[in-house]
Amino acid sequence: MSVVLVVNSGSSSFKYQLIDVETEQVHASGLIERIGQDMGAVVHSNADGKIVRELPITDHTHGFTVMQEAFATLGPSLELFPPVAVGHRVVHGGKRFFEPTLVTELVKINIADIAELAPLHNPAHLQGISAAELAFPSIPHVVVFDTAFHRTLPEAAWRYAIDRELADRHRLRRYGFHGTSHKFVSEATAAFLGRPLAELNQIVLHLGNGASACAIRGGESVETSMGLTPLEGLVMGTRSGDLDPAVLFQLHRKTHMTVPELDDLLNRRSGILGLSGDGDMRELIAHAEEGVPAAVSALDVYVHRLRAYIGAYYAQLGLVDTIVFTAGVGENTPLVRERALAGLDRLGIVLDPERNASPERGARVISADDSEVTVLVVPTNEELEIARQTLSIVDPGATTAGG
Ligand SMILES: Nc1ncnc2c1ncn2[C@@H]1O[C@H](COP(=O)(O)OP(=O)(O)O)[C@@H](O)[C@H]1O
Ligand SMILES: CC(=O)OP(=O)(O)O
Ligand SMILES: [Mg+2]
Repeated sequence: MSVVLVVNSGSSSFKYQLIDVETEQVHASGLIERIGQDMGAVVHSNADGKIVRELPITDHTHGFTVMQEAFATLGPSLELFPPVAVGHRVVHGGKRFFEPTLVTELVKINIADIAELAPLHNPAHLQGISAAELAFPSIPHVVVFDTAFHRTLPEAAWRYAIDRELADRHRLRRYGFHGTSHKFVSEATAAFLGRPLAELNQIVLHLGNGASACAIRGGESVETSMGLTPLEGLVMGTRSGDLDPAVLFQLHRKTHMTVPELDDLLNRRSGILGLSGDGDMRELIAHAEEGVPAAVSALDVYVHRLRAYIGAYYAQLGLVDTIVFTAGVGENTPLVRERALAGLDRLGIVLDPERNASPERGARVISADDSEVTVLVVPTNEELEIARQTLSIVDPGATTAGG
């Protein structure tokens, strides 16, 4: 059997998918949310339908019981499709974890040790892992890290230009995130084009709520826009991305905001939300099209930063074969893609307006036939990648459709 339960847990919610890695079929997927609040909710879907239920969910352990009940109610039965392992997304692996790893007590202690570098993500993952272990005590649990794919970053890319000794003592460096997505999408792009991954120089733009760019040479990450934490780089839904660190000193001097308040400001109340009130790209574009000045400006800032990164990564790679858009915004927003690449024909980048505007789903080329750089939209599938990597260590002999 090659069925894996994939879990992506946050502090008050978790998402799950039951995936057959061999056939790439998703047997069921769902979301448990508002854990610990007065009223929680479960949404569970399979090929036959969907259930939505509201009920108080006390903690993650209770959440897994609710999930198991949803499987029992709507199906499929976990007895008929028993997962051979649970694969957990973990955002930060620090310098310790570069491979999918079997969960042990020591591994959990190490993830907790790195938690200070990913306060939004790692503590929540640990809650999810412990609860899942109670719910599925007899199968292995595996952690797959967002940082792992960026193990190949050269020192020039990962090192911050600050006091070397201080930086090394406190593990202050750029780690990079969304690696599971950048790996999946760059491999899927090579497969789609029928070209060897080893020969391609790619720029992958993962534009979701969190957003990051990655320069990939021959399948290896050589530069990426997120840093010590998933805050650096592009403008995101609620995160600022790059800014002069002196903004923080000045805010502290002027408003006496504390470190937790500044953290909240930059991670949760900035980005397109902070600029316009719209954290969701669909709403931002609707308001920009109506001419709401803050929305127009927010979209300008978003696109301006994106273009700057594309230019920078073009220069880092020297020669670019593909530019690939992925995740919620990247896959669904022709306007952002068009504005990100407009007027770059001297760099060999020419979009085909009709291909770009097409609502088609699935991997597709959106550049013109005479564009030297092939521009594509390739849907990401982090859950499938986590399931593959999980199976690869619990059953190294298993075959998978994607490699
Ligand atoms: N059809 C769509 N058109 C425009 N934007 C979309 C569409 N679907 C999703 N998005 C945008 O994608 C973003 C969420 O991306 P997603 O990859 O789902 O996020 P997450 O990082 O939470 O996984 C939101 O800004 C949302 O507005
Ligand atoms: C690392 C990160 O930013 O993840 P997400 O996009 O899921 O928030
Ligand atoms: Mg995502």
